[in-house]
Amino acid sequence: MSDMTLEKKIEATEAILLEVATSAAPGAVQVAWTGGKDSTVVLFIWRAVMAHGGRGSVRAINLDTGCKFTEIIAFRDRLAVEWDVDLTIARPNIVLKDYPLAVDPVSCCRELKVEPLQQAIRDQAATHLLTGIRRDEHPDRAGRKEFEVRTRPDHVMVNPILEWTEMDIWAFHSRFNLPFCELYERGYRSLGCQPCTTKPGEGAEERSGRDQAKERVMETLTSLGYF
Ligand SMILES: Nc1ncnc2c1ncn2[C@@H]1O[C@H](COP(=O)(O)OS(=O)(=O)O)[C@@H](OP(=O)(O)O)[C@H]1O
Repeated sequence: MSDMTLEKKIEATEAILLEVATSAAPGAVQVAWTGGKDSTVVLFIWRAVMAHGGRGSVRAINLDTGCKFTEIIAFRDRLAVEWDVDLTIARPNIVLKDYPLAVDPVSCCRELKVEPLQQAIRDQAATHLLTGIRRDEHPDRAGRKEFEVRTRPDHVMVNPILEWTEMDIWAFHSRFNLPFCELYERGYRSLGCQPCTTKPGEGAEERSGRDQAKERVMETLTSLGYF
């Protein structure tokens, strides 16, 4: 699979999304969209599949922890309008002022992201959640599947760009002239919450700017219902 050309990867992604479009109620499919480079590609292709089938506008869930970069929030809001995204912004039911942000990555991600995500899936009656995760970005994502049946609540997590590399993502952005958040131009390569994200050093890995304590507990977070 890793020898596939970008064209073949695009075709494979379209085939996965077409399968979702033909098997799910259009309003029950949500893109887990951060405004980041990967989920924006998924949103773009999903939008094209929906438009082609005359299925209406796309829906997306954004987990706004309250500590995202202002630049990504502004980008999200601008693109949501431009692309006519029916956007649900899910927020944690927590007062951040006294919250021990990032001290324990499992409880922080669980309370700020996993629980609001589960609530949003319930509230929106989503049956399918499309994500922007890629196999090559983290060892714990290497074995992920395109279609994952999840519980708490019941839904299918669909991962349509698992085979894509960081290079594929940017090649696609450039080919289709996709807009992207200005933080990438400033040297960020993987965007999470602000307290857990820095710029990677020269020649370092894509996610080296992400909080490494969190990187070590990715499998636990996924088992709790996270991406
Ligand atoms: N806050 C929020 N809101 C909505 N969707 C989200 C969120 N965090 C993660 N995701 C989904 O998971 C994809 C991978 O994100 P990350 O690699 O940043 O995940 S992680 O935070 O490191 O676990 C991510 O795609 P990209 O952010 O484009 O890589 C989304 O599909």
